[in-house]
Amino acid sequence: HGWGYGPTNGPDKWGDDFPVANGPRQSPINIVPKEAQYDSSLKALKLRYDPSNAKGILNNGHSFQVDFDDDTDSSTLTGGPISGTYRLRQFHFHWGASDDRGSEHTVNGIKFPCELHLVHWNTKYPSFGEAASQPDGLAVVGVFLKIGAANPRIQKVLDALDAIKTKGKQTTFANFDAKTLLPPSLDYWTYDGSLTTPPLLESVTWILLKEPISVSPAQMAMFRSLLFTGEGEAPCCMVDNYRPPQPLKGRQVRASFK
Ligand SMILES: C[C@@H](NC(=O)c1ccc(Cl)c(S(N)(=O)=O)c1)c1ccccc1O
Ligand SMILES: [Zn+2]
Repeated sequence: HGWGYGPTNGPDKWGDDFPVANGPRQSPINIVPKEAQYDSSLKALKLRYDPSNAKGILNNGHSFQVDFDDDTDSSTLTGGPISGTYRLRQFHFHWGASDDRGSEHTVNGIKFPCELHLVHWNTKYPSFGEAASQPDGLAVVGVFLKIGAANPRIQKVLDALDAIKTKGKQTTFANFDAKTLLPPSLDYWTYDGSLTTPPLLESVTWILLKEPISVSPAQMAMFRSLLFTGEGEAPCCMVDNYRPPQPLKGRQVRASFK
């Protein structure tokens, strides 16, 4: 049986099939702001997203993702800690069974109820798949969600979840501006890491925004209405689909802000 987040196939077992799980630049990590080094050479993030690139929304059995047309440079990430142009491929979330957990990265050991990942790939490589195996192949913008007022910006995404309740289901998802999911401040922490899901490839430049966005308890309940399982299988709620923080192994976390 494949990897997952349960007691028999969860993060502690991933190293059996993916030995890089114990590698030198694994993600997520715990961010300790006082130990992050301010780097004045870090540029401002530049995110230019074209809403018309949004294509569909898919329950992949581990999370759900909104996929974008990445055949041209119309939705890109530039600036920040990266050089060159990275194209937006998809965004997805990780969340908990309750509001006290769910994020993958933590800040001073604090877990947020949810974490958004906007996945981009370096256009110096011919494809996402090729980029995913290169040390500078991917760049993920991570955004923490904290419990507060209902967030109208994510509601369109949540309203689509009824159509993709079970593993493998997908539906069209057009005309969505992913920029609306970002907080007002683009201050960030950055470090070199990996995919937080198998195959755990060490190809990600992580860019974690310091400012969270809000989500309401009712909206969190909508995330938890999804199923890990396919239609006709014994239903298993899609919750706690997060990998816990991994050893820093000497890596430096830099801050774009004082
Ligand atoms: C769960 C899903 N993972 C991704 O697609 C994924 C891809 C790139 C990144 Cl950088 C991340 S992450 N979490 O580090 O931002 C997650 C997945 C993995 C393998 C097979 C099927 C499948 O659906
Ligand atoms: Zn992720």
